[in-house]
Amino acid sequence: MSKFIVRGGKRLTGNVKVSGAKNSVLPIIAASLLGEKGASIIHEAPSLDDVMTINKVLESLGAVVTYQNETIHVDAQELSSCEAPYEWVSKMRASFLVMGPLLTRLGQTRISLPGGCAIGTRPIDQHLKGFEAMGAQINLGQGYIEAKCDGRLRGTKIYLDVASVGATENIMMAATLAEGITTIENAAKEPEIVDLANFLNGMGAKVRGAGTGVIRIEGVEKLHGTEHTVIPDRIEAGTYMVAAAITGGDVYVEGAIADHLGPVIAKMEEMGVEITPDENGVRVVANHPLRAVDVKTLPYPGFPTDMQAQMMALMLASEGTSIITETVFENRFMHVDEFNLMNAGIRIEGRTSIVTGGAALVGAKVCATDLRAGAALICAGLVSEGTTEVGGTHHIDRGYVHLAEKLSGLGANIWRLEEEEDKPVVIAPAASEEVASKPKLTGTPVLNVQPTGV
Ligand SMILES: CC(=O)N[C@H]1[C@@H](OP(=O)(O)OP(=O)(O)OC[C@H]2O[C@@H](n3ccc(=O)[nH]c3=O)[C@H](O)[C@@H]2O)O[C@H](CO)[C@@H](O)[C@@H]1O
Ligand SMILES: C=C(OP(=O)(O)O)C(=O)O
Repeated sequence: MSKFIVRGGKRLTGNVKVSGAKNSVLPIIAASLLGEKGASIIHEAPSLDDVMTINKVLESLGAVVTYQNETIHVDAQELSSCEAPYEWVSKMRASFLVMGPLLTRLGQTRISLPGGCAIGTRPIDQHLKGFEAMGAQINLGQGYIEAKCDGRLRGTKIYLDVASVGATENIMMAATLAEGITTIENAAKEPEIVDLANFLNGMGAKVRGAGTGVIRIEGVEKLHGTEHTVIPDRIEAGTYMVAAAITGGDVYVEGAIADHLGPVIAKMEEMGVEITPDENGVRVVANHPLRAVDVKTLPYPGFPTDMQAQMMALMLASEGTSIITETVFENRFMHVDEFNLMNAGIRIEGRTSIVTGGAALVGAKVCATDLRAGAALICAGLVSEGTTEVGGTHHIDRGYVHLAEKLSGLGANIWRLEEEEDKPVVIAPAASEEVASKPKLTGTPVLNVQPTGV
């Protein structure tokens, strides 16, 4: 069991560099399965647990995958299996994105059902509706989905009942090798969809309209490997913007693309944060009391659900009452109970949370209920009195590269403890106390690990 330890009270300043986008690189790695000739090279692939998981999925299918210096090399010319096992899909829902590529390339696939997760039930009916409309026969049973088609999939018009990111991606990938033209209506418009379309087009696909509500894919006979650089992670960027603002800091978020962060920037500006974008990133300055705002999560270009928890942390540090309405996922307020352990006093009413700013936050032992919840609790810890311990680090590792290192590079008092299960660790004991055991430490600042009597 490992945890992040945060001591509040430091103003963040300096430069932080954003890594490649998790939500781009995962579908792009899945898409590399479509390359029947030559390998794909994917640059700016963040070293996240999710990336390692999807690489394992590809290896289990027979692809040869190497990862070095944030570059992934995928040779999928020879595939030996069409089955994505429970072992990997249960670890990460995005593994399900191999279904479209496998079905269209091999004519059959068997994938473990992804199931729900901490933020909701997360059905996959729209993915399956798309595949069926393209001529696939789908069978469900014993925790697996089997899909097959006679010959190639057939292009057709598919209207998505919800603008699902994953369904848009899965269907788009399946359509690249289908016979004829596929049109996806009410498609998701996220920047990650555009990044995937660019990757597919680099492989020889014919995808048009990505980033709009209607995507048109003309199927081709074969695709080949390509070289691609993943876009910067807008959610990681937004998280550092919140971390800067909550501490009244002055931080340059290098690599942040302001165009991808429209609603986050708009809401933070409404709160009184000064945001200055340039061609290489975004500068965030917050040196006066912040104002309350109301936020409703929506599909892109609306306010991202993946920034909801971090925004809630920022609202806690503002003056007045803010309201957050979560419309994308049915159960994405699990972090509220954890915030309340820090004296936040947030109330939930159905799909709305009422956040009264200005409460004096106090450090506590809390747990990341999902990866954004974890990041948000750390942001709150940055301005809490005393020490906050954030457990559930496996969630945070899914989506943040070197979080403690990046924040401590900005001056935050944060580090990570890797704790062996049978050896308890005493956090910040009184000066006279002995540390119960020596934990393995990673991250900086190591100096803070000394008993300080805080
Ligand atoms: C790896 C990745 O890119 N993950 C992102 C992706 O997840 P993901 O692709 O899973 O999210 P979706 O856009 O599919 O889900 C949005 C909503 O649609 C519903 N739905 C989805 C599919 C379906 O077949 N039927 C259905 O009803 C979901 O339950 C949810 O309520 O987009 C989410 C919404 O921006 C983000 O929070 C995730 O970080
Ligand atoms: C919910 C998220 O991711 P995933 O869809 O991979 O669970 C997220 O990135 O916040």
